[in-house]
Amino acid sequence: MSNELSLTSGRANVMVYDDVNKKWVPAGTTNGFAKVHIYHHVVNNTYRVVGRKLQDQEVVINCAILKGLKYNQATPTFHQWRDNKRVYGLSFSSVDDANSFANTMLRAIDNL
Ligand SMILES: CC(=O)N[C@@H](Cc1ccccc1Cl)C(=O)N1CCC[C@]12C=C[C@@H]1CC[C@@H](C(=O)N3CC[C@@H]4C=C[C@H]5CC[C@H](C(=O)O)N5C(=O)[C@H]43)N1C2=O
Repeated sequence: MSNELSLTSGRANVMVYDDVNKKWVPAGTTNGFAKVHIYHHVVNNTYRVVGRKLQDQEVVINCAILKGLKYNQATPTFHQWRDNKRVYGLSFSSVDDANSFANTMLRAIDNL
């Protein structure tokens, strides 16, 4: 990630929605908090969300932020969005982390 800048990072439990069973499941192998970044590849002007578990650095999310992404702040600490394959949910450890992440996410989307 040397050519990518971390614009923000927050602590969140990363989930994906299980459409079959209609419930949220942990994005990685186990539940638990991750450090979730928004990286900006300055040269390409692309952005992505990358999250690694605090405990063992497992990458639990690595998804592009595409033009027109609808970022839904369902609650002050639970934010979500879709891509063509799945629905992601971030359950933040604090409102401050959630706000900071959301502000950066919305700016990134605006900048695409
Ligand atoms: C039209 C659409 O896709 N709508 C999405 C939300 C959304 C809106 C706009 C842009 C993007 C998105 Cl992802 C939507 O409603 N989704 C996506 C899959 C699951 C869900 C569809 C139905 C359910 C109804 C309740 C809500 C939901 O899942 N919530 C609301 C916030 C709450 C917060 C935390 C998570 C953690 C565990 C808890 C639970 O599932 O028990 N939970 C929830 O219940 C979350 N739901 C959703 O978020």
